[in-house]
Amino acid sequence: MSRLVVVSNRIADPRKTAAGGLAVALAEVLNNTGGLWFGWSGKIVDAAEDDDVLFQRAGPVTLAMVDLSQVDHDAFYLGYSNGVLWPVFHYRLDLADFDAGYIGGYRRVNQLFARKLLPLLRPDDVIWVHDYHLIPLAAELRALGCKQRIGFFLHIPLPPPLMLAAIPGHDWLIRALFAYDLVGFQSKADLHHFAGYIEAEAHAQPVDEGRWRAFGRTVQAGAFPIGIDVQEFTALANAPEAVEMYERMRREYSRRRLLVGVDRLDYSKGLPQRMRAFREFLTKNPDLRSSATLIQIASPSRENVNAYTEILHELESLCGSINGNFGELDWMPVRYIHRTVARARLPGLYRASRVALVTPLRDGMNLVAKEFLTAQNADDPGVLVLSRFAGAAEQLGEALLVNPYDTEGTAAAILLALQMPVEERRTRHEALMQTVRRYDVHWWCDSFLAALERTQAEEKGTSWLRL
Ligand SMILES: O=P(O)(O)OC[C@H]1O[C@H](O[C@H]2O[C@H](CO)[C@@H](O)[C@H](O)[C@H]2O)[C@H](O)[C@@H](O)[C@@H]1O
Ligand SMILES: O=c1ccn([C@@H]2O[C@H](COP(=O)(O)OP(=O)(O)O)[C@@H](O)[C@H]2O)c(=O)[nH]1
Repeated sequence: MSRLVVVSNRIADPRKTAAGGLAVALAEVLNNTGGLWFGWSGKIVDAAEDDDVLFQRAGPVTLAMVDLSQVDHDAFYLGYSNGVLWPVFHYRLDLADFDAGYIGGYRRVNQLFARKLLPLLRPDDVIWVHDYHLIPLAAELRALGCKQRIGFFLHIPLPPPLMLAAIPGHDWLIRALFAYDLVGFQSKADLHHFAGYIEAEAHAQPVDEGRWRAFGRTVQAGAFPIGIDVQEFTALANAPEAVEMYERMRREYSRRRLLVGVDRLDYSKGLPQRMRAFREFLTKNPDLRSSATLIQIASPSRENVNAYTEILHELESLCGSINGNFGELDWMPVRYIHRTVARARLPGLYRASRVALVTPLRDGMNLVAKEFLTAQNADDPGVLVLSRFAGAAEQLGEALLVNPYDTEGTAAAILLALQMPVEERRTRHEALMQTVRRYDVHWWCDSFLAALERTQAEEKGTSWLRL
């Protein structure tokens, strides 16, 4: 059997829990399949001379990690990945920092990854590269003679073609995707944008279902919505830590209904818009005020990128003003927690909550939505209020779908969710759980790898795609 080699910027010990959907999902996949997980160690070193690969055994998985120099980290991770690609791919051209010259660092780190990974590869390995940090990795590997099958999965949205075309060098970036055998997206909408872009900008010719030819190469593309490990999460929900958390929350909030939000503190997650909608709900429903509390966990993320500092201040100020204006001596409407909460404690919090607010302005998928549903008591489940702009909305149509930019509409959905009768909550929850169970993380991994296996082998060792 082929060995699975997973490559991503962020890696984590799969035996421990991590914040951030990519690391959570890949840890679950690799715990099952075993294999090699190659990525950034998370360490920044003074200079690039110390670029040995560090190995660590983690159960069935071998972690292979490289350090990054400060200069490379700043240009590759903070700069090009999170200062250019992240905002544009989340439809935020206004936040992109195009002119800062980060591209050199992005290419350098992709070349470094290719150089360090190549000697570790076996001839029948299957390589699975993840996310926007590593779009040119296959082209760099091919340039060094790598002939193995390589798949790519984009965890974040792909914007409409004309938005993508605003990136200087967008043609270079998308051309690099043609060095992969299979390119996977979270949703049909993302796949549609990819097809639109390559047909309009690269004059790609459709070959057959999900296959296009351009740059003298054929690429297969598809939608593979990521899921969670339902069994693992159910076990986590029944473990002592989660049960204790559930009981503590129920005791603490016995007279109130809880609403919960769990997000990285990212402008894509729509946190200020969510707070405004909650404020609108409090304004419009004075009789319900002291019976609802919103617990918002906002785990720190990418704090050295300017746009993230700004969102932090905006959110703190909104939470402060809501509590100041509406709070009572014995009730605060918002509990804002700017820390990462251990994943093992989240199921208890989810289960104790009547409503989850998952209202990103854009999101590749959003695993919190699926975790919330899985943690519910099926006899008395909570209600998911979900942004129609999360990848998850394509699958989870029985949630209360909202437009997060529409403050009044979202406030009305909060009211509906808090007052929804138990029969309707059960019906919706059952339908939603069927999807969550069916399209779990194992389905995601198996269907992607099976599609990669089916791709037709082409000659890949040539210099046809030297970037
Ligand atoms: O690694 P970080 O910079 O700390 O960021 C954490 C991860 O954020 C993004 O996650 C995405 O992947 C999830 C799983 O597919 C998906 O549900 C979510 O919608 C995405 O935002 C990012 O894509 C990852 O690379 C980061 O590791
Ligand atoms: O304080 C926190 C915040 C988030 N998470 C986990 O991080 C992941 C977030 O993934 P999601 O797809 O929702 O969003 P991302 O952060 O990847 O954009 C989920 O598994 C959460 O349970 C966590 O363990 N602790």
